Amino acid sequence: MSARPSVPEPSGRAGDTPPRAGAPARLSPHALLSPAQMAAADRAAPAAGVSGARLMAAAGAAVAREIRARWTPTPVVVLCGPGNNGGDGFVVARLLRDAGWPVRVALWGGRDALRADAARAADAWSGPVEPAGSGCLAGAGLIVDALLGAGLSRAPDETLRALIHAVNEAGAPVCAIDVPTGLDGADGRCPGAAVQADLTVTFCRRKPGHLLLPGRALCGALVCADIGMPAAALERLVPEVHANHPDLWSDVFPWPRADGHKYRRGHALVVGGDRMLGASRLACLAAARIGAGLVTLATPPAAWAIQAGALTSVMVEALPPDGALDQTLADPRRNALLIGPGLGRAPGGRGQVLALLAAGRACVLDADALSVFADRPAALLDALHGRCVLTPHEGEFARLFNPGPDAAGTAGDKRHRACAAARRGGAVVVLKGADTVIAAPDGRCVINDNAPATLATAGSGDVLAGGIAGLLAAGMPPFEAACAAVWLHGLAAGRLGPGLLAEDLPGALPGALAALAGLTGT
Ligand SMILES: NC(=O)C1=CN([C@@H]2O[C@H](COP(=O)(O)OP(=O)(O)OC[C@H]3O[C@@H](n4cnc5c(N)ncnc54)[C@H](OP(=O)(O)O)[C@@H]3O)[C@@H](O)[C@H]2O)[C@@H](O)CC1
Ligand SMILES: [K+]
Repeated sequence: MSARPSVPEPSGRAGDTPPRAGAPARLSPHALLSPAQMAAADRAAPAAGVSGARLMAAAGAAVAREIRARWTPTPVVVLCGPGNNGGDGFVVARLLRDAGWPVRVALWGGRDALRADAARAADAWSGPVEPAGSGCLAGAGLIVDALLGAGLSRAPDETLRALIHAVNEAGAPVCAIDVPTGLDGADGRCPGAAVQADLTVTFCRRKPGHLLLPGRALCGALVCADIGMPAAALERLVPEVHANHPDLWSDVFPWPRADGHKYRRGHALVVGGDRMLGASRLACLAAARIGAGLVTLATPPAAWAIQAGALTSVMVEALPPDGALDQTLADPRRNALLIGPGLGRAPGGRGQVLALLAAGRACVLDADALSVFADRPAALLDALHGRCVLTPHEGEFARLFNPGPDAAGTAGDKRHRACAAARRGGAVVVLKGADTVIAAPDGRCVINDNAPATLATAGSGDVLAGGIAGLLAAGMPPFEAACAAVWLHGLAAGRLGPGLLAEDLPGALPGALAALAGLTGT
């Protein structure tokens, strides 16, 4: 077998071309469509001049092409289900056999259940069709999962679960068509059991379930193939969520201007605590590296000497013993505020958070700045305003948004929980994780997919919070600043590779910024 699939590569390219006069607007390549939206596009395609059969032929051809690009000929078992996903499987089987691969087809369900395009694709397969069961996988060098597509209508029943387990235990690589069977393309969840794929080939646009965990991990490498879906079939779709990409925010990225001045690039104020001093330093360095013109760390007097000795370009000032912030906030040029990294749970923390919020400036709340409100979330949520960004991980999120039966973020998948929380707080919510979701109170939502596993390390959240504060200081709007900082954070980590420590990240930001500049032609 040749090299295994490795790099996820959505087919969408950066930079949409503007539509010609009279032509339908082009849906962003970063739009994530729900299975229901994709099905609507499917239904609309014939009226726009592209038949379902043509789409199925293109889908099957794309899957066969991706398989042949990754594996050398090997005995293939194509598992086909009762719908159009199964129809795609029959097309793949025919194309691989025509290319000289040994191919067997196993059908889950009766031949009579196949309808329309899927039935015609099955008719075009002239080889034998076995019943799908664990026995049919013997000798497979590659399994093609064409059992179910993205619109999982219910949890797999016992027989399907047994088949899924057999696929996962067969020891052969798996190429899933559209989604690994059992994964819900809408939300990345798998109620029951799901195929673990090495490669997933989806069509037209990705779905949220391809990016959200556990779905992302089940897909293996992800390819989104262009199958010639007509733009007119997509024009009525309003995507609710996008994959994070500079196309979404590069137009407001605050690159330093030739006629610039450090105060024009903003002044980030980080309020630190007297424990975990490194956390606030990481945040300060990230804020400075990502674009703030000045950064000040306001610190309890006991920590001043240590912090001042450890920082050079970042200014360090001592707060009064009671932690009052009026003096440090007196300078209105301190236009972006951050509190949380290294704050600790000391009693004065709540008052400091509320004082920063009362200043009405752009403000990032992270870590303990959120947790100190665990017993009275409403006191925080009611004080938030539209220029706030909250950066909870799942634990901090649960403490704020899940404390009671009428809580904002209790139910649903990660995307819906983040969106509900952003609406409740009237602020941007960055719900962190390997599949970070960024949600705005106006309903915009982005899922990030460039974070390597190495980012799960102490201090990386402090760097992210500082990065967002730095971009806010430099003038970026809150939602875009959050998306950009999350993306740069992931890129910087990816460039560092294994062995990453959080203290490496601020130093890796210039390289990530240079890559961003190259990508956006800045
Ligand atoms: N979009 C595009 O651009 C293109 C899409 N194409 C392809 O079409 C695929 C979507 O096709 P599709 O709508 O027929 O869905 P698919 O999953 O094959 O079958 C549905 C059947 O499964 C059943 N079923 C569901 N859950 C079940 C469960 N848990 N356990 C048991 N059964 C379950 C469900 O049963 P029901 O709920 O109706 O009882 C129904 O009978 C898509 O994934 C892609 O591969 C390309 O061909 C062309 C371009
Ligand atoms: K599938």
